[in-house]
Amino acid sequence: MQIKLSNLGKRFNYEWIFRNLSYEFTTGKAYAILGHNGSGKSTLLSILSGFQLASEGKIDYAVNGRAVTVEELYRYLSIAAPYQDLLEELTLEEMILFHTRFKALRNITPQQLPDLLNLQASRHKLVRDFSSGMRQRLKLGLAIYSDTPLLLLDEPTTNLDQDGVAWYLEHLHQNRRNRLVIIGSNVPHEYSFCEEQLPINQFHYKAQGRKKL
Ligand SMILES: Nc1ncnc2c1ncn2[C@@H]1O[C@H](COP(=O)(O)OP(=O)(O)OP(=O)(O)O)[C@@H](O)[C@H]1O
Repeated sequence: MQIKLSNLGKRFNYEWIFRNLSYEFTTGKAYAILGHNGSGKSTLLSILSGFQLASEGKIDYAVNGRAVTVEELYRYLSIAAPYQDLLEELTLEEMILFHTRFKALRNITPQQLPDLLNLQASRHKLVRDFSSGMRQRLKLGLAIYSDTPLLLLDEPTTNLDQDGVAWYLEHLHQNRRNRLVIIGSNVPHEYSFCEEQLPINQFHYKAQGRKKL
């Protein structure tokens, strides 16, 4: 999987969030998009996922050398993000089965996933009754264990305790081979293993004087 950004820019109303962003993401590596609160990490991840449009510039996606349109991207992508909804009325088992109707899992059956999430005791619990840490583990588990070449994680350890953080690092490590992993974060323990770092504030744009910050 390759993603090439050419002079990408995003603005909301009159405010440019970033501009002139040219960069290339390549499979097999993990990338950290870094920056302070409000710097544009989630906005960039959301644009990379095809959920939001850029205001200017271009993104080219390719899988095994074949160009992929943004409309086809969902087939190759899994994502875990704070703004992502879960299906509250389903039990854990039902939620996993629902998910696998759209995305196959990587070398495991849906029945094995609750054990891998350390949520075996909650198989029949409704998702709406999950704690915030359990919800985060479920989001991460569905993304990490989906059989997709592109994995986008926004603030992956939000709401996780120390064991949860260790769980995230272990399971991501086991499932990142031959994938492109992109993490939006400002917490070092979430991204310290990433080979590449992209500080989004390098692409901030100041209207007065029309200069990069
Ligand atoms: N839909 C929107 N309409 C207007 N402004 C928006 C919208 N979404 C985001 N913004 C603005 O874009 C900027 C970047 O927000 P974003 O959520 O991408 O930052 P972030 O780096 O992910 O922050 P955090 O670390 O707090 O999650 C902020 O100034 C935010 O207010």
